[in-house]
Amino acid sequence: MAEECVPVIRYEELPEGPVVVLLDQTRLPAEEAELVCTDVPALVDAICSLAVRGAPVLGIAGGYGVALAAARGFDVADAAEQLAHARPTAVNLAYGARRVEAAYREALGAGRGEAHAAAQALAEARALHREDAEASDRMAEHGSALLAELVPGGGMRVLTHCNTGRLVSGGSGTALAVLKAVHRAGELRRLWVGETRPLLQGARLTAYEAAEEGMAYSVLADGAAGSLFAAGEVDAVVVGADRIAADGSVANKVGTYSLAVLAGHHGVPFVVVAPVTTIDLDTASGSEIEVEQRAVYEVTEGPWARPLGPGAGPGGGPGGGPGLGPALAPVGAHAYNPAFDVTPSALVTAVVTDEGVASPVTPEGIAELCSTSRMRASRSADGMMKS
Ligand SMILES: CSC[C@@H](O)[C@@H](O)C(=O)COP(=O)(O)O
Repeated sequence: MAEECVPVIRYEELPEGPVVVLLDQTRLPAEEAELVCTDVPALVDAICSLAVRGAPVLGIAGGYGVALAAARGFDVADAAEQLAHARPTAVNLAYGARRVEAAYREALGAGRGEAHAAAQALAEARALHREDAEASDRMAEHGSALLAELVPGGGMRVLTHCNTGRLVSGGSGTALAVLKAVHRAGELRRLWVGETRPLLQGARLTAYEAAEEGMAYSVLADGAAGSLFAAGEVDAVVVGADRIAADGSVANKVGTYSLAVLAGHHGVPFVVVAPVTTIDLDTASGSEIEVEQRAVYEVTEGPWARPLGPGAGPGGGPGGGPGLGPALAPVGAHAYNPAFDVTPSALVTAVVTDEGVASPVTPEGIAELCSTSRMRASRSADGMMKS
């Protein structure tokens, strides 16, 4: 099914020069429009406005962005820096940018010139893209096997949050890839899709992917989750992650922590699915994870709003005006708009990755997931994870 879809991201070498082409996720589900980025500032804008979003594909975007800078003769170190810092929470973004920058620098150091180094940078970005697609398949395999154990008898009703499918990945995704596998095995009775205020990645994007897959799904307002648990309608919660700290704390889309508390209270398994590239062993604990604070107008005007002028960007002033969206709150209303929250490992039943499963979620289990040869190889470049 995904084969017929507009690709989420691609690098193209056009006669007029290379470009990074994105499926513009701000316009979904209404239309499948593409956004063509010819330079790094355009790609950084696309990342900040969430035209491309979700941890794994942000890593791919970071990698292609550095390759684009190299191919167009821009300052590669500056490009990697801009991309790595475009958004702070999803560790994959810095990982992708730094990994491709390291490949470029290594090739340049070998003395075969700029063109060769640019070609090596692109090859590394393409490898990252391919590896991410393969990781989706392995997560789907590990995660669906785990769910079959956690929810015996099949016919499961699973609640998810935000969007974690093909739109966040080089392949079929993370948490939603697992749920697509469960669906294809005929074991998914209902997918509960949290709308995910304020930008509605659940209602706009997960529902769009669930419809593509022919899954039985229902969108619910975030505030309705509690009564859904109370009614006994949730057999498992399966979500993604933007960064997993060494202690197993999970940063994910805001609202995830509330779902974990509800799951714990109701004795429902709470499963996190992410590639090992989302684990950040350099971040010791959840309290060290930087949580992105976004513009007030996203809450006061909603996802239809567009940034316009000073104060409209992340951390901007009172809303009800700058984004040109319908008023959801009085003009001048203040808002609290963290993009993510952090769930402690004690509330997480299992972390599923492409390298296996950690359950219970302990620092040792998390370290073990990262100890494979693939991880050692992909993280060998100096200083790649830290900018
Ligand atoms: C697969 S990334 C983890 C997701 O659950 C979610 O937090 C996410 O998509 C990231 O949020 P976004 O702000 O849309 O980039």
